[in-house]
Amino acid sequence: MTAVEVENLSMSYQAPIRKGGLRAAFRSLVRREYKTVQALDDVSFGIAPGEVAGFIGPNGAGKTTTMKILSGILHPTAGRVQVLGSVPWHRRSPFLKRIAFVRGSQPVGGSQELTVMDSLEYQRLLYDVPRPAFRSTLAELQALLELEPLVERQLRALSLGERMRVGLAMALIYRPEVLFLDEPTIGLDVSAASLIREFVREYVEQTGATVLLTSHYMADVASLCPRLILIDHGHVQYDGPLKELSARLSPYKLIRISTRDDPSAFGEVVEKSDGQWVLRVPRDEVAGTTGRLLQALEVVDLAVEEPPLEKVIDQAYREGLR
Ligand SMILES: Nc1ncnc2c1ncn2[C@@H]1O[C@H](COP(=O)(O)OP(=O)(O)OP(=O)(O)O)[C@@H](O)[C@H]1O
Repeated sequence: MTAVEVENLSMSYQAPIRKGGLRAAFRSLVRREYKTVQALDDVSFGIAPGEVAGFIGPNGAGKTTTMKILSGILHPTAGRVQVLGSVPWHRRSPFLKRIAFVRGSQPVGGSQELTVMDSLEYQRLLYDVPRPAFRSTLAELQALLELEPLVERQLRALSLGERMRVGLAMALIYRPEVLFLDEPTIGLDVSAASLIREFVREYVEQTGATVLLTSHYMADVASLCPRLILIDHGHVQYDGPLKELSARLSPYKLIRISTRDDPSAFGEVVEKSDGQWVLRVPRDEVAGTTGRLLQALEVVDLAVEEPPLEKVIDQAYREGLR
């Protein structure tokens, strides 16, 4: 059983174009010209119930387009999609009550004059949430998202971080089983982003929800997503464990050691400060080198690390996957 099933999905947009200048502007009023933009080209993947998958790729790769299709906002040009056994773009009400699509760039829609509590009440009516369930879910969300001080405030008076917390509460008040989270931490400071991450983790643990998450912040991906789907120019470039991507792209690991001796004979020194060293060592030599280091030097502390995820992903974007 898969919660999300995507087969040979393609999507092209007709984007209006016109040359610069006044004359071209007038001409475009009479006859518009369009260019086809292939946003997705033969994309396939599946997500199991309860799985949290990171969906990453450079700007314009096709992530938001995919999420819009999966949540029923867009109709694709070709392909087959099933989310919880339904075709999303049929937009059947029972289906829409089981999923949520939250965008960090616009977390709360609707009337900005309403208070947070009124907006949550509105969601309760819209999604037909029984009052007792509403009350208990609200209590949980209030605690996890620190909503207490916000409930009487108008939506338009919320800061970016507060809007995201409220946006998540509005999307989750009906306890959806599948979450599409598009850049949930965009623009947030370090502690606000970490609160959101912690919240997503708790929600998944408590409810067993399935999550597809896009983010340009590798901290989100590294801490939440054991699995990564990497998309570029509308094609899936990689789909598998986060760890394997590092192994595939970087033939090295890092040995971080604390010693008063000089370990530079054991590997390439990439960092050095105050008795702390970081050595770059070929993956298949890590065990041997570690053993020799411990024998030859007076080592206070030693840890073997994967290269930073930012570097691995940057390399994947720039050079592609071999
Ligand atoms: N409404 C639209 N009309 C025309 N082209 C569009 C439209 N929406 C998206 N595109 C194009 O489709 C491609 C994929 O866009 P999409 O927004 O899915 O990328 P993304 O991976 O979410 O990017 P980002 O990380 O910048 O948010 C881009 O080339 C984009 O310009």
